[in-house]
Amino acid sequence: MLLRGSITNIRRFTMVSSKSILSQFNNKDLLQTKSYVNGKWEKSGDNKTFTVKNPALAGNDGELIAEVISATSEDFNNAVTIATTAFKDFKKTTPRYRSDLLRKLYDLLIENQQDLAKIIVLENGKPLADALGEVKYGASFCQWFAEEAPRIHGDIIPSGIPGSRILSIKQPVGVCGILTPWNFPLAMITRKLAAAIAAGCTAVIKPPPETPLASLALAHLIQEAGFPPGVVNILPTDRTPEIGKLMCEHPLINKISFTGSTGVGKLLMNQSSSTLKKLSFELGGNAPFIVFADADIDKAVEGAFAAKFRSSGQTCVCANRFYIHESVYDEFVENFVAKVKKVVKLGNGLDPETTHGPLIHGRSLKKVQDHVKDAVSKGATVLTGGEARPDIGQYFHELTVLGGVTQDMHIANEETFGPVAGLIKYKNDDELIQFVNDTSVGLAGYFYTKDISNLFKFAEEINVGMLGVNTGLISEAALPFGGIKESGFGREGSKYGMDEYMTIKSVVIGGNA
Ligand SMILES: NC(=O)c1ccc[n+]([C@@H]2O[C@H](COP(=O)([O-])OP(=O)(O)OC[C@H]3O[C@@H](n4cnc5c(N)ncnc54)[C@H](O)[C@@H]3O)[C@@H](O)[C@H]2O)c1
Ligand SMILES: O=CCCC(=O)O
Repeated sequence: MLLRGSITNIRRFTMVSSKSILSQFNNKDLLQTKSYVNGKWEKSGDNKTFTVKNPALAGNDGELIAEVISATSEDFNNAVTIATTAFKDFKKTTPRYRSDLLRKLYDLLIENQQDLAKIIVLENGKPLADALGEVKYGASFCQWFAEEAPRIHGDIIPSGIPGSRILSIKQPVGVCGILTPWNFPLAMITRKLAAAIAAGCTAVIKPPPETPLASLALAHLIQEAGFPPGVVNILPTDRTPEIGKLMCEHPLINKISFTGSTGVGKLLMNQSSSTLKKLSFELGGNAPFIVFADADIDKAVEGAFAAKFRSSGQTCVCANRFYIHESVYDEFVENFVAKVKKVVKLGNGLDPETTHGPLIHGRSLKKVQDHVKDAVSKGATVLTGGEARPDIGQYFHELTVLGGVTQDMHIANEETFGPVAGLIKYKNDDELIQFVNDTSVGLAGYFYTKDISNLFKFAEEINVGMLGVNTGLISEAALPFGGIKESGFGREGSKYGMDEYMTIKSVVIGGNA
């Protein structure tokens, strides 16, 4: 049944998780269940809905969070037409105007951070502190691109033709199709959208079916911030493959930005070939984490914990395989396992004591279990964890450390996207580089060393888009975020992020002799 009034929505939203959550919301208008199109809330063309569930409560009473409309192909076609019309005026707005819109949105995100974080906890499962971190991270892209918008500069280029000058100007690419994943329900949208808006583009956004509520809360704040109708359109749907194809093939969409798996990225790239769209894809990784013989082991342990277990291992930059020099292997293992045993409390993200939440769905849990099983069958040892925790909830898995991992195990070759650290002992630099680069993807990597000569040698040798040296946390708005190889292309955030949403036009002016 389609829910119509916002009051009904709020009751529905909270009734099923816990009554106390309702009383904690300061801004109940954040709870929306319809599409945001042309500045208005719209139902689905065929009245269908889908349910959003709390992964921490999977299979229990109270797992249902909300019933959200499922936008149809016709709804998306309509939104694209609206975004195309809105683009005609929006592309002519001044960068300062767009900067002010983004600044206002930043302020509203920060003002509403507590409520937004609770929405993220409910639909994604991450602990409240992580969700608060995500809201600030997401808001920081609005702040960053508010600052970048007024600095879009072209060039005047000397020409080889006498009397000519070349002028290059940067222009917004047009209507952007934005497809985002569930692991950062808010920040993966703002990282793309804020750059698009700063450039003068309009957008049609398909949030993931697992976590549409944060995106609809964002839509409400976009409305509050005074964005012109039609500039940002956000449509929840569970018809993912159908809508993904529609967006990639749509002749009025000029750009697709996607974050998700490499497999889906390849499909979307194929689908986009018929219209040769501008693309930026941020896909899967298989991040190595290296501990050199001279590393500060205490700091490496802290960094490894952060790089591996943030969001229970469900970020694209999470460390996936650990290479530890044989001379420090035992010391690192002892300290790392002790740290995991000491700090972890699995549970519902709204419980202040919870340090780690569930996996997002059964498929993710199964992949984690398969990787553990495969590694153990090939000789790895479970040093801590190793088991699913159905006693806590259907999708919970212990933070797990495996010792004696080797290159032939699945965990060394494919992204687990879950809370398992596989530790590999290496002997020398040549072997290390061969292991580290023996993968089809290249998103992030990490290493710990005190030797400055290691820094340049390995920063240049390791085939990834982003490296953390003596740190396990790299993400921020200033970082050019993106990968190489099958981890995708394009950079988000940073001074380069807006280039993904602009084209360069060259104007040759003759008669200047
Ligand atoms: N890079 C990232 O931040 C990121 C985020 C989520 C998942 N992943 C990867 O995905 C794997 C599993 O997660 P998943 O099962 O949700 O991944 P997935 O690739 O199936 O989905 C990722 C996102 O793509 C969307 N999607 C899926 N099929 C699509 C299609 N045909 N057209 C358009 N969009 C489509 C999904 O709604 C989701 O939001 C993980 O192991 C990880 O490798 C990566
Ligand atoms: O998972 C993808 C994004 C992770 C991050 O921005 O740190």
